[in-house]
Amino acid sequence: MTVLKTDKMTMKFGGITAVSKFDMEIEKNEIIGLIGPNGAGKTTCFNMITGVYTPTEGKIYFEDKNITGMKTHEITKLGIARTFQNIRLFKELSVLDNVLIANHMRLDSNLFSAIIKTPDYRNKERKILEKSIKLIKDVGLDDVINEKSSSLPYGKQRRLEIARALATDPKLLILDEPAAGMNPQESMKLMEFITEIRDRFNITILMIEHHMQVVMGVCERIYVLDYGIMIAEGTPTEIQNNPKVIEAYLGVE
Ligand SMILES: Nc1ncnc2c1ncn2[C@@H]1O[C@H](COP(=O)(O)OP(=O)(O)OP(=O)(O)O)[C@@H](O)[C@H]1O
Repeated sequence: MTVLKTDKMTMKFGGITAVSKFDMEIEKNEIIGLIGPNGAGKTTCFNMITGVYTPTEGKIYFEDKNITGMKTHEITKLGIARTFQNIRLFKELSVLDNVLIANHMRLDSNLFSAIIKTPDYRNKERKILEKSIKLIKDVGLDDVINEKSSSLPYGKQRRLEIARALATDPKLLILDEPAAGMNPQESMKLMEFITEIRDRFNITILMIEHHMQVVMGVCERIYVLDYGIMIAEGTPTEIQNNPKVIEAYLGVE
């Protein structure tokens, strides 16, 4: 089953074409990498898929539904969640509170029931607490559940960010440079972790990553962008041996 499909997805900023007629198709449960030199258009793709930008041309389909131009919160509700290149946590709050807040965004209640704390509201709150604790266990942060998020090592902060994204019950999880700032040991653990959450949550994963060992180690297929144009698509081995890819990377070094 196709989870995400882009059809000639294009984004122009004035005279700059950041992404040009990009066709991508992702099947359920795949782990897909999106790579390319700096400024290649990767983040712009994520911003179009998650509704931050409306493509200037082309279409985006999520589970066969045309989501082109839909608002970010509508897209989240349909089942696409993302993390960001720069970690966005509530730094002063605990691990648990960070996940609780992400879960609360899904709490479907009105102001009246929240103020009065009706039995129905209390019941929903209890369920959210249970779900948050389970999620924290699932991402392996139960030993730091009450720690302030800013006190965690980088690798754990990334896990927490992923837990927050998972709180929205996504079908497609989009990760923007999950290995950024990690030491080699943390990167290795991250690779296992990404495969683990794909299996445990039965989701599909699309990630931007500059860390080649991570990309090649965890992704089943990879798309390569250069100056907004897709120059290659294939398995890690195919991509590593593709002359266009080698040239694009060597050309910027
Ligand atoms: N809001 C914007 N307004 C104008 N130009 C933009 C905007 N966002 C991105 N661009 C331009 O679009 C091009 C692609 O940028 P983008 O951030 O998508 O690349 P990237 O592949 O994610 O790069 P990096 O790996 O450095 O994060 C760049 O030339 C960038 O300057």
